Amino acid sequence: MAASTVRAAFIIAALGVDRLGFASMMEVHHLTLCYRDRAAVHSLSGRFETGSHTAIVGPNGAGKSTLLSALAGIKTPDEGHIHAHGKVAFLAQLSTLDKQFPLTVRELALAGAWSRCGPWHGLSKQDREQADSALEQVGLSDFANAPISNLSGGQLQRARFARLIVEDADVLLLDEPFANVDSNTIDKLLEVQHQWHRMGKTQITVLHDISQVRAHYPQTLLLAQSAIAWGNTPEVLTEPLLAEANRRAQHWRNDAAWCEVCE
Ligand SMILES: Nc1ncnc2c1ncn2[C@@H]1O[C@H](COP(=O)(O)OP(=O)(O)OP(=O)(O)O)[C@@H](O)[C@H]1O
Repeated sequence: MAASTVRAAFIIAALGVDRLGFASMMEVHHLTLCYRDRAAVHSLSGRFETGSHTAIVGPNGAGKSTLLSALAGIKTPDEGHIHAHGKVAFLAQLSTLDKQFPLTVRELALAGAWSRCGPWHGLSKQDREQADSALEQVGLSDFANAPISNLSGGQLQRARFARLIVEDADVLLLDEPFANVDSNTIDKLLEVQHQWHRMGKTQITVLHDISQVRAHYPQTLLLAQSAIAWGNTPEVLTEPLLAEANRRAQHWRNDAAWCEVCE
């Protein structure tokens, strides 16, 4: 083997392939996720390619949040499996955060560095500079020393995005990041997502606003317990496929199917 090939292999091993951007993707195989004897997600297979920017859409109860929590490693598959390559960061729905937690806005942004250094190690000057730059990027520099309890819902979401910027993961999972957020904040956070896209990060975002998805997300998974369609957004978000997702939702609302795997 040529010396240059050995050297390249050594660098790849030392840095990890994910850092080089070869494999920060997520793949699911026959994934079934249950609550008691009902499947929220049933036999889903597919792949979120490295650097893809995918929206997950579907009617209420389609299994979108359940899928995201399984991709984040919070919910265990009842059947099938998930292959995740690269460091994964998860932004849960805003309503899950306790605003009374005694943290300043800067400390919340700095929490993104804990995944690198662990909670018991000191934060470096570089971490602090990164947190300040992330707060500037989301337009929150003036609030850096304020307690998070002083923030509005939209400002808090900006601070949580600053945490994600500092975390610098390869795969980002975002559950309804724009719910109850005004249009200025949505524009700012979409800008951050576009920048992550240019950086080659893999993003998977649960959304409800179909026009937003058409405008900003190149790939879409249309979910209604299983995949109705998964691919390029214009081919997925067609009237017949959206109608099919709604038809399935009507069916499980009227007659939720018992699932053999979940039993
Ligand atoms: N903790 C839970 N216990 C029992 N059933 C649950 C639980 N969480 C979700 N479910 C059920 O699983 C199904 C999928 O829920 P999920 O929250 O994943 O859907 P969703 O597509 O994110 O919905 P929405 O658009 O309303 O947020 C629903 O039928 C829901 O009632």
